[in-house]
Amino acid sequence: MPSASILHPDSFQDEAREHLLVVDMPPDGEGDRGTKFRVRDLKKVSDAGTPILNGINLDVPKGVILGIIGPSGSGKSTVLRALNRLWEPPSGTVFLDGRDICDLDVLALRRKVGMLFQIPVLFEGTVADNIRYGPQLRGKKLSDGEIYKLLSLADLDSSFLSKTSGEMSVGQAQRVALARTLANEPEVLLLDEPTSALDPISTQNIEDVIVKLNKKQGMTIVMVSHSIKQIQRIADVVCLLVNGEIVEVLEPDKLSEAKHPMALRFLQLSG
Ligand SMILES: Nc1ncnc2c1ncn2[C@@H]1O[C@H](COP(=O)(O)OP(=O)(O)OP(=O)(O)O)[C@@H](O)[C@H]1O
Repeated sequence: MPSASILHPDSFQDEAREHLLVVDMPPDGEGDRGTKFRVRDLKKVSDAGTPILNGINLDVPKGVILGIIGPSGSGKSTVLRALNRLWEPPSGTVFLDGRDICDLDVLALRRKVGMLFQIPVLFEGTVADNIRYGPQLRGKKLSDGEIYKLLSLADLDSSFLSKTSGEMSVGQAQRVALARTLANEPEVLLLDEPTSALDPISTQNIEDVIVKLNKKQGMTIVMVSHSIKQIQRIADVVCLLVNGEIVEVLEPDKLSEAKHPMALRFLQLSG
């Protein structure tokens, strides 16, 4: 059976514990899928000297949906943003497919590792302009057919092509932002609470798209969410972050087995 591991912080120093922290993934029939991201000893301290990340060690297996949950201010977005160099750690390393991401061209990295934020930000112009933008930067002109396909991947129909951002709801704009990210043919999607500003129907649309990209294209997805129910609906593995540390790594249906007191309190209050 294929297995994949997500490392607990201490296991970097104490390899002997590693076997305790292996999370068996559902069989996919393709053997060991390998590791997409390897994060080692990631630390961050605020200007005032307060620890923000306290030595994050994490392996993200290829082709999984990893959920990151935890109390506000625990460092979830900071971890996510380190994965495509929206900030660069003074201490620690992030490897993508075995390569230190600081050795990669930053634009090439961000094409491979697309990111979606809580509030969609669209460029001026039409939906088509937005979707064409990324490929154009690398000299590729998308055909109308390719744009339709991207729109349909993001669950939008062709009537959106000529719309501008002012003409769309937040949910529709988020799907356009997703189509624009997909135009870069990313291997990984980083999602920072992508549905927190959306109504339940738009949320479900986005969730469906995320699951489809993962199941049909094998895309690796790392998603921060405040909604435990959402994480349970779509993630394969869940990391619980408290005060800049990963305190639990669990399968979604085993979250109630969390032992860390703060994690337990967070889970209980989140219902
Ligand atoms: N640019 C920054 N300068 C200083 N402190 C920062 C900066 N960005 C974030 N922080 C601090 O780092 C900590 C972690 O922030 P982060 O946004 O990663 O948390 P989070 O878990 O994503 O929170 P939330 O769930 O509220 O979005 C917080 O205490 C925050 O105040």
